[in-house]
Amino acid sequence: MRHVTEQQFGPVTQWLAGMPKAELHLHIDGSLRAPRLLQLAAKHGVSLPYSSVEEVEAAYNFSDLQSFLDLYYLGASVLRDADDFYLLMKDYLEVCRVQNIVHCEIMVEPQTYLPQGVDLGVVLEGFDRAIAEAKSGWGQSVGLILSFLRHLPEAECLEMLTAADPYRAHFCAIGLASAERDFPPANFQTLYREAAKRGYALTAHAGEEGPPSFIHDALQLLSVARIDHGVRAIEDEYLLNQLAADRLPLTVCPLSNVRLCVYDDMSQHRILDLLDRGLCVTVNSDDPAYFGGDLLENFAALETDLSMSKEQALLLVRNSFEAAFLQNEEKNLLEKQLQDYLARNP
Ligand SMILES: Nc1ncnc2[nH]cnc12
Ligand SMILES: [Zn+2]
Repeated sequence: MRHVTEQQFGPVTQWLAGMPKAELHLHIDGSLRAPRLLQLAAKHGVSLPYSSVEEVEAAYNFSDLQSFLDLYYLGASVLRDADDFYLLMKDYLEVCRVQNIVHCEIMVEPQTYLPQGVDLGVVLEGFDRAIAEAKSGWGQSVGLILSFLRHLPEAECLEMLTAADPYRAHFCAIGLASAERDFPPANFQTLYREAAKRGYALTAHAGEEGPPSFIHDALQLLSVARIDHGVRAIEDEYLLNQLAADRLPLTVCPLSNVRLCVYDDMSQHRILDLLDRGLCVTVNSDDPAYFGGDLLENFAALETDLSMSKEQALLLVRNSFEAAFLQNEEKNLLEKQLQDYLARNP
């Protein structure tokens, strides 16, 4: 697997490297890298079909979303105790520190751990420890998104929503992930109504593999304030105009879209067209351990393959501040950090 190093970055990405940024679409299980995966599998005696980092990474060759999800859930099955979740979160927050991702919103999927008998309290105990260290260590800002698995029945999602009630303060929002095509937003209307009653902000994956009508339905039936992916909006002119007029954010994940064959290659990606049409699109890494790059590598791909300009890059960063599930005062602080950086690095 190729990891772009800083020396290989073009001038726009080098400028972005030190810039304060936000990442809004990151599955914490998707940040579990091969060495940590193998370490935890050995610790818990979980047998996996690979025994070296090279073998793990050779398996990351996907034909669609489902072929990825099969490996993703297998990988997450090695996470068993609070120390594992601590290490998982610590590893990702270290990436935030190195890449100047000053604010991140992280999807946590507790239903993934239920087959292993792991309770949400154990998960959050580990995450809390890592987040507290990053906050006190370098002022990291973190939001957690309680993300549901749409291949499971809505009744099970509702049970998890209730089980999460004692931990309500840990989460800023709910989300909806996993296999999209056969599991439309319409199936989850009660879940979203119940989450809204509890005061969660609302987001959902839509229009990644699923049709533009799923984006429309996530907006109309689930009342989401943000769409994860949403790239297939490009197929529906009316929807595009609506998303632009409402500044309804899309958390786009370029490397993910290529690795999961939504696009044949990065030159086909339409993110900059969406940006130029006035949509509030943002750049994110989705599952960086599986898709060959963190946030900065996603920006680097846009520079290399789509000739992203400095102006476009800055707009993408500002969009992520606008789209964050933060109070206005917190967004103003992010903008202030950005202004300070731009004064030093015009
Ligand atoms: N790209 C993706 N789409 C849907 N569910 C996911 N879970 C982790 N990554 C995902
Ligand atoms: Zn995702």
